[in-house]
Amino acid sequence: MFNSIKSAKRKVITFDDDEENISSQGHDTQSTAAPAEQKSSKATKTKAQKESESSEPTSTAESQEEPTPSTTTLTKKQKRQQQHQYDRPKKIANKEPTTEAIIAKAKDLKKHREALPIYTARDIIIKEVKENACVVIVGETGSGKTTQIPQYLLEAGLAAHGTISVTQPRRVAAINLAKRVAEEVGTPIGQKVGYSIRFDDTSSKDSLIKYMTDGIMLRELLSDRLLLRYSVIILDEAHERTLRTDILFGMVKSIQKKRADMIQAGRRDIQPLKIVIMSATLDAEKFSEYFYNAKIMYISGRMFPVKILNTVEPQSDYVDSALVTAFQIHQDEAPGDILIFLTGQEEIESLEKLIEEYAVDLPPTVGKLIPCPIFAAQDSATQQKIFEPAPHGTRKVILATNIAETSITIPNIRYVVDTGCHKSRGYNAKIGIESLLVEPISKSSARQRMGRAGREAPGLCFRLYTEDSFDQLDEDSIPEIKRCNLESAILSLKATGIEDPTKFDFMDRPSKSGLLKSLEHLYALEALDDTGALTEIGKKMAAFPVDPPYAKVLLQSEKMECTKEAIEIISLLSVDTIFSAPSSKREEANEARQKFMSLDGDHLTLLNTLRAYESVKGDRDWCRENFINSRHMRHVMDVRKQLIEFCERAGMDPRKSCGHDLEIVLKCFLAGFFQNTALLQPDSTYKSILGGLTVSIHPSSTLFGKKREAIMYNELVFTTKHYIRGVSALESAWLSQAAPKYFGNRHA
Ligand SMILES: Nc1ncnc2c1ncn2[C@@H]1O[C@H](COP(=O)(O)OP(=O)(O)OP(=O)(O)O)[C@@H](O)[C@H]1O
Repeated sequence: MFNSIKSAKRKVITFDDDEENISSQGHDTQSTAAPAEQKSSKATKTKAQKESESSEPTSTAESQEEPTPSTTTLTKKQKRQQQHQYDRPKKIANKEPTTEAIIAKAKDLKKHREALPIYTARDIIIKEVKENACVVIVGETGSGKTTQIPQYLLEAGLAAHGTISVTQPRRVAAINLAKRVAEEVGTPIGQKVGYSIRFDDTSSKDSLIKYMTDGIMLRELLSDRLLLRYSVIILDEAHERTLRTDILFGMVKSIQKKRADMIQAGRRDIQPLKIVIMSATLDAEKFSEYFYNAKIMYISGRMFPVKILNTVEPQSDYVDSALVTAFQIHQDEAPGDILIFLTGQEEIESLEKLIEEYAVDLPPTVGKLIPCPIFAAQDSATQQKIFEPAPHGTRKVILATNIAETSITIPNIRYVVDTGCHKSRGYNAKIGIESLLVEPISKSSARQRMGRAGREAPGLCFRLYTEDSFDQLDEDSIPEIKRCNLESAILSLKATGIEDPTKFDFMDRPSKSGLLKSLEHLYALEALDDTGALTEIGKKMAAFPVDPPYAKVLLQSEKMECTKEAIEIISLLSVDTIFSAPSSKREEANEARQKFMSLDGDHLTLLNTLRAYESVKGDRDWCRENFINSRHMRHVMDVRKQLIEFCERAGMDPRKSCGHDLEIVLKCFLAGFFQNTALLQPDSTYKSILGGLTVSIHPSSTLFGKKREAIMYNELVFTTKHYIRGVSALESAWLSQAAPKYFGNRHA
């Protein structure tokens, strides 16, 4: 089948073409495939994965946006042409549409709106929301919940006393839903319909519908404890059960009660708050019970059917299988773009390179296949690229993590390739270690992924696992609150007046040990006092849009007079890596990096790189020559700008610099990261001070293979072993100075 594809990849994947396997109306009761075999996929890595975990010094994220020569046979010119062709539609898309064009588009979309399955339930939805304080709405993916319900409520006058807010777990969804709904409403984005995500707020005081991330809503709670600017809060994708959404459940529930009590007590200036919970899973009873036995409404049907195809055999290497399937689709199937779900940035970037490599050998009669990556570490502007149309005669293949799994409609996607895996974050509260493991997805995720193929036309979903495997998947994944670090959440709760987070009305209670561990760490960071009350430092920390240890570093930097450097390093750490290291050029990339290398480790190496980048004014050629990812650097500069503004608002001087005395910067970071420290052992390994774990410096670190008496790190993640990233050298004497409370009763 793949005559034109290199012989090593001449392989065909057989899918189970079961006609009955079409999911369209009502819920997906199919017995589709599941990755039981992919439980073992932790052990079966692709070549690219193995390479990235090899002990050679390499960056963890090998992203490269410029036409960096690689192992492919594409010439630089060909790559540039690809890049150019792909960039072209953006200019068109960026043109501001005229008012007439906006109105005409809204008229056009009206027909589409009325054809959505949810339209027949419009009146009853309005009636139920008007009559009830809380409503749970369950609808199949694509039925129209997220785009239509806010508009129905707006049309019914429910925005008369406040904005209708719709929370989303992901910023890419918040942006694109707002854009779409603004089009349907017929006003430019930022007027009637806006969005608000961290570092980007297009909403205005006139916005009647506002899409926002759940994190932004939590932040708004700090300044508006009763969320008085909102009349309706729609918590979307409730089934995802992210940590923030779970916290919001409890917060909005108590706010609704407080507002009702105030009204009862005669406060005529207060309006009631309506809560709508939207979920794509049938298991809505739990939400209903939690929200005082709220009414559940089921909306059946979706726009278009999606046919599910499972592999007949388990696949041992899903990246390889995804590659083959993408080319099978490209050669055999009708036009339409492809969306492949993978587990993370490295996997995405290695598949991107493979697709580019093999696409060169496609016969001239077959159009180009253009890979287009999307993952969380990208900045929003880069993420938006997946929504741009592919040039005529070509096919786009989007390589995504589960960031593209829910809520979004990517135009022209007809084919979904589901590897059945994702990276799942776990947290061991006892020792305070996070883990990031490739694991099988849940059935509910598999359905969401499939749903991306049937948004604009009938689609096909290729599951790279067997039907039996699907049957063995869990129905839903475990709520994040039960498996992640709770510090940020607890700080938010405390800052919004919840004095005892252990008594908070959680829908699913986190483990007691997890809660206590977080409280203990916040106390060590001086965010809480001996009685567990929020300190002044804690209040300030909660207002920063970064995790508590970073917020502590920023506050400490004021005392140590190195705020400029602290802001810069935190911005640099906000992307996965600023370095690019294509596998074919690893040696050259490492050599280039030596120029910026600080013997003290990664923090100061990053700072040196930023200084050099600024000295050439971010020149792209310089970035390419020095294997710096200029796209990520631009994002770093953007975050820096935002952090400067935050510091100014907090009354700090963001320009305060320690000059050449950079040791002070490391001491400053230690004030936030004293728990992330390890000491060199006689056998040359490092043992973490917290938990006594043997930890390994990640190959991407400048201190990889080096011995220092004590080290500090930003991240400790268990993948194949306990890896630490963002590592710098310390003197052990600094430890007790950095956190006397913490090290007082421990041996440092
Ligand atoms: N940005 C967009 N471009 C084109 N069509 C869109 C866009 N957003 C939504 N649609 C259309 O509207 C339909 C309903 O989308 P909506 O997001 O409201 O569904 P949903 O029920 O909330 O799905 P999900 O559970 O996946 O979020 C889609 O199937 C698609 O046809």
